[in-house]
Amino acid sequence: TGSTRPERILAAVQRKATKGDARSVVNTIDQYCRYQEWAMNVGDEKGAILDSIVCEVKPSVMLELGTYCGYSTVRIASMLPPNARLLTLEFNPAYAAVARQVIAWAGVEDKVVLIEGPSGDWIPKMKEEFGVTSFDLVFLDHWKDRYLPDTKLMEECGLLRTGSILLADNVICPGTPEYLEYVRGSPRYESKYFRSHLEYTRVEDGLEKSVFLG
Ligand SMILES: O=C(CSCCNC(=O)c1cc(-c2ccc(F)cc2)cc(O)c1O)c1ccc(O)c(O)c1
Ligand SMILES: [Mg+2]
Repeated sequence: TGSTRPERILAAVQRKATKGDARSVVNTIDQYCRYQEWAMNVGDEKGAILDSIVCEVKPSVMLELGTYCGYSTVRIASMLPPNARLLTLEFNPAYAAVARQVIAWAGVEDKVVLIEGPSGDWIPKMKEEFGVTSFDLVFLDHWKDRYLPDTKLMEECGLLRTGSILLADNVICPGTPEYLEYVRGSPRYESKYFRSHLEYTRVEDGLEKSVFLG
């Protein structure tokens, strides 16, 4: 049996990126996915928007839904201060196995807690299992039809506080219509669309930033 795409991305990182240098890992993955084979990382263009929002929010406790190969995990963790924590949730064990190694190669493992399993199961356990009070920033990048149910679940579990920010990838492509309708229509959120492109392509996509008003 041949290798999988995530395994080939990991091989490129271990071959070309400087160990312990998060930016080198990010650049290597972008290079590989732009010129060798496309993969569903948030990418360099939307990644720059993600960076600016992480920089603005300076989260102490952050949640990422959808780790995949760990590209955005490394991108975010490299911008967090030492005592900040990034919890990242991945359903697919094969993706998680690759992500652990990418995160380690980048040298950001001390800031990252990678959790394996379904978001619907883990979100209600965040407080008791990981001592989370609430999330300062949540990056939604997992199954697109889970954005809305998981947002409602985070509200119900008291994981969002006044000022918590949701940042959602792929709101145009593949698209998250029910989620967009909810955050744009709800008086409990202040939403803003950041127009961009689907990673490594000219197809329109964007990020939706929604502030929870409590
Ligand atoms: O894929 C999953 C679900 S998690 C990944 C969610 N992310 C996406 O689906 C995602 C998709 C696209 C995208 C894909 C094809 C296009 F033509 C255009 C866009 C872009 C993104 O930025 C994304 O984040 C999963 C598969 C099998 C399992 O066995 C499992 O466990 C999980
Ligand atoms: Mg995405």
